[in-house]
Amino acid sequence: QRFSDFPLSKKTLKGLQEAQYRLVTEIQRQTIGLALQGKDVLGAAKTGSGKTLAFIVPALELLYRHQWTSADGLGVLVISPTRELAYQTFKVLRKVGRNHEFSAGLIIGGKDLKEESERIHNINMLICTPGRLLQHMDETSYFYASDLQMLVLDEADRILDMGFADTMNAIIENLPKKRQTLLFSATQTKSVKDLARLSLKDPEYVWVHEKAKFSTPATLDQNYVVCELQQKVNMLYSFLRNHLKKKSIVFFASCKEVQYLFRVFCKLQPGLPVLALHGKQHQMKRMEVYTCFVRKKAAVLFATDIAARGLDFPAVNWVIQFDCPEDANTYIHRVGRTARYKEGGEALLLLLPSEEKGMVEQLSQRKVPVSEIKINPEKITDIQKRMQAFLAQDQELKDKAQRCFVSYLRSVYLMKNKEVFDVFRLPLAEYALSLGLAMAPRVRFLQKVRKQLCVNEAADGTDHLKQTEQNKNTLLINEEGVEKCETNFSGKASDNKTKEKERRKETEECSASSEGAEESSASEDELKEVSEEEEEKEVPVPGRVPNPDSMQFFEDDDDDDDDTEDLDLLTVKRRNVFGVEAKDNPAPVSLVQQWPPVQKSSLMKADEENDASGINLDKVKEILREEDKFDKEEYRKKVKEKHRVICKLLPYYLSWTKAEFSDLVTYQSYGTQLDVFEFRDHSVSHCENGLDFSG
Ligand SMILES: Nc1ncnc2c1ncn2[C@@H]1O[C@H](COP(=O)(O)OP(=O)(O)OP(=O)(O)O)[C@@H](O)[C@H]1O
Repeated sequence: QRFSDFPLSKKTLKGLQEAQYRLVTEIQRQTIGLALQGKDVLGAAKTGSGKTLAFIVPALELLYRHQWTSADGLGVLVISPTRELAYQTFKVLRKVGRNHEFSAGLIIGGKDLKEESERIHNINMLICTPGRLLQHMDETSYFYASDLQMLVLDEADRILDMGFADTMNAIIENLPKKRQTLLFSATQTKSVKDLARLSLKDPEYVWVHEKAKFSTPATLDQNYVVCELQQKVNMLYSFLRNHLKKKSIVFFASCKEVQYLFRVFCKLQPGLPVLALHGKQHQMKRMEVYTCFVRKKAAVLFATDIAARGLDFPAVNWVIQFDCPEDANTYIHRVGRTARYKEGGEALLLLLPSEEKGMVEQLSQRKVPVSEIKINPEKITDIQKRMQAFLAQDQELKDKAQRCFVSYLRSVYLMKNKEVFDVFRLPLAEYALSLGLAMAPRVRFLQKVRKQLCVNEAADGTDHLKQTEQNKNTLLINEEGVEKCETNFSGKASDNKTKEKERRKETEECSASSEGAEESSASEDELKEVSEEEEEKEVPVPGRVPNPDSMQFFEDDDDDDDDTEDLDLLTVKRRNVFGVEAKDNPAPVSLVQQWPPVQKSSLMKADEENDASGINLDKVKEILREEDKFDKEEYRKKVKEKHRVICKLLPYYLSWTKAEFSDLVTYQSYGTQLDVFEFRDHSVSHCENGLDFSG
């Protein structure tokens, strides 16, 4: 079925055609018709199946049919869990809706609330993150949603996982009852159903892959390897050395692991570009990394779960889960970054022996077809000595390694599922060595927990105690910053709420990734991270280099490992994961270039800025600068006009309160900071907040 088979307006069809969208995907086929009839829809479909267009098309049509104008205010509200996803959705909306006259805005925090408030009343289609939206509902007097026609909850499962359930309830209470609601999710959880009960009326359930044998794309090849904790870094290095022409994302449990291993891998020079994406980076840096990775044909991105959901990176060949995901849903979202829209992809999960049983069971219950593969340990390159040498010369890197160590343990400790995650079964001394540390840092929270266990679980906690005893001699060096983890560990999930909070903090997905309100009051830690970011400039890695085409990342790798000479060295029993290039893909480059097959050729010719595969920051900046110039002039005129009025009203000033007067001053100063841009070429206006392109 084609988009043109639906009764769509010419303007929408033209936008779709211009963006090279012609044939509908299954979720689009099943939901667009229902949504056009005005029904509430709960849509669930696998990752990468095209859910974004499934709500953008009906949203545009709804306003078109109501002959909505800018004077009618907010007509469509789309709530996305993260800034990145909101921005990505906004890009698709701009592309497909370019022939309509509605205004569209992106409200994702990171800037002054008041600046946003001044623009919000002009917007017809608003894409936002939940916390910031609620803040506007509470504090912005111009924010009216009383005529809202459609509410879209995108990635509802992720919104709820990030702890926004209460925020969502409060938002929904503030919205008119008479509206259409579309809710999309890649996974069906109980909390998504609860949210659906609250926000949808007699919904049509569209669960595209409900009867499917598997809950992940058929084109995704999924395997897992059981390996000891101390072998994981070696394993990753060996993997990368054998996939120099591939694009991979490696998921880690915590931000500090990403930071350390990113640094150390840059030094190790595996032979392909290494990038890092995590929530402690500034928004602008995150956008740069995103764009850089999108443009690369071969690269590896080290990431936390910030990159796990919704983000549409093109042509990713491999998803490696370096650390075991929290649960099967997280697994599904992570692997969903590859094998998108009919493309193929490979996923490799590294599991510790203690994690294997519980995780594999969970995956099979969720209909995830994952098979074990064995890797010959003798064929793995040992990089421990090289890492030790780096750390011996670089105190800062050593500090990072120590933080990485503690951070990983804390992430394991804070995981809910104690059958899979057991911090006491980890070989701490060996793990420390594998990171290049001479000995394991002292981990205070583990010491406290151990003490607590001695007191509380003398009777039934013998297993844990034994394990703890084994690890006792490895808890040596002091490590700050972990005392916050309280000691009420019981070996079960009794204190889930506190741990959940801690865990969220640890993976820094929630606050750092979404909500500007929290970002504006940056903690000391965050500030430190930022300064660390600055220092990273010195490392010859892609982070801050604006033109990816001019970048060469370790292409001249001449380290003495000769493991690229024979890609078949790393032979596995069932199949050859590490030698896949030599065997499976005689022309790996063309595989990368195929994506997306229909769009590629014409997009090459088209305006690069409209490329579905990424954001051309340079071009965006240029456009924004030009438009900013124009808007500033317009605004200055307005300010002049305002002055004229003020002069007339001067006599009344004397009776003003101090607050009113300071409001006036602030208002005038906005003349130089205006951030609303009219996209005059296609009549869609853009209220850009949070992504500071001017820098
Ligand atoms: N009808 C279509 N024709 C061609 N390409 C499409 C079509 N629909 C979607 N795509 C492409 O498929 C990719 C995945 O789409 P989208 O991001 O909407 O998936 P999703 O279901 O939201 O995934 P996730 O659950 O991971 O967020 C995008 O690159 C998009 O451009």
